[in-house]
Amino acid sequence: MYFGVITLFPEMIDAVTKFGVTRRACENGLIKVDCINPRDYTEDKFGNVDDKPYGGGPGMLMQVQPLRDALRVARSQAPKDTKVVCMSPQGVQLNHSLVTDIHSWGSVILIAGRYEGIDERVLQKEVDLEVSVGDYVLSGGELPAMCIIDAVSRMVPGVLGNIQNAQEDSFAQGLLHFPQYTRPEEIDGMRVPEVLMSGNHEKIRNWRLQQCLGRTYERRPDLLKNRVLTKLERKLLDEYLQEHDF
Ligand SMILES: c1cc(-c2cnc[nH]2)ccn1
Repeated sequence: MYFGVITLFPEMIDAVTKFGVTRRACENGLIKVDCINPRDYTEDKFGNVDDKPYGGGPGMLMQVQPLRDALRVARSQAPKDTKVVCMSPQGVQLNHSLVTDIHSWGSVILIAGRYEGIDERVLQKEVDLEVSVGDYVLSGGELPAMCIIDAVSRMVPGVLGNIQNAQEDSFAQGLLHFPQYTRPEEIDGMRVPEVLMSGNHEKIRNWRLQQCLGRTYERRPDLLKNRVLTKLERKLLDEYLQEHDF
């Protein structure tokens, strides 16, 4: 999987290339992350990449020319026809389905804007998709870009090793994850649920599915709205709701 990142702060991207499973993925050649800095492509002798917004208003905007030229370099380094995604609060919400789509592309160029945003003409002419990681404004697009790099990389075969993370399974099913416990069995008067120490794998599987369904019902009912429950799922959820006095 190829990631090209257009960013004024390439050092920030070290957070994914120099730590954890994504670092190992880079070292193993399973993913490649290239950073291209628009400041290296300014035609302005002062190295400016931003300017005031027409029509007035606070802050500065990233100008077309440095971004367009940085994108040209990024495209030259990326596989042919790599899609361009701009990280933006005006974008579509990132979710498991979109992460899966981006993984299926095999490569992506991510624009991590700074300042108050980027000139609309870049979005019109160069960008295939705007993506948001939530309804809030950040100081730049680098953290959202790294969310995409991390989430998409985890889908690349070999990145998670041969232990498929159950976290993936639950979100793949459109449910929140079940609660997890590790040693000790009891701490501060709180015990691990007995079923998890029963050794009964069917009971454990059903308990976990019930917890996924119950938690999703409580915290993200929107995820259940369009979900057709199986008979077992309906039974488990009804039990959960009774036990929790819903
Ligand atoms: C994606 C990008 C952003 C963002 C980019 N620049 C300021 N905020 C916020 C949320 N999701």
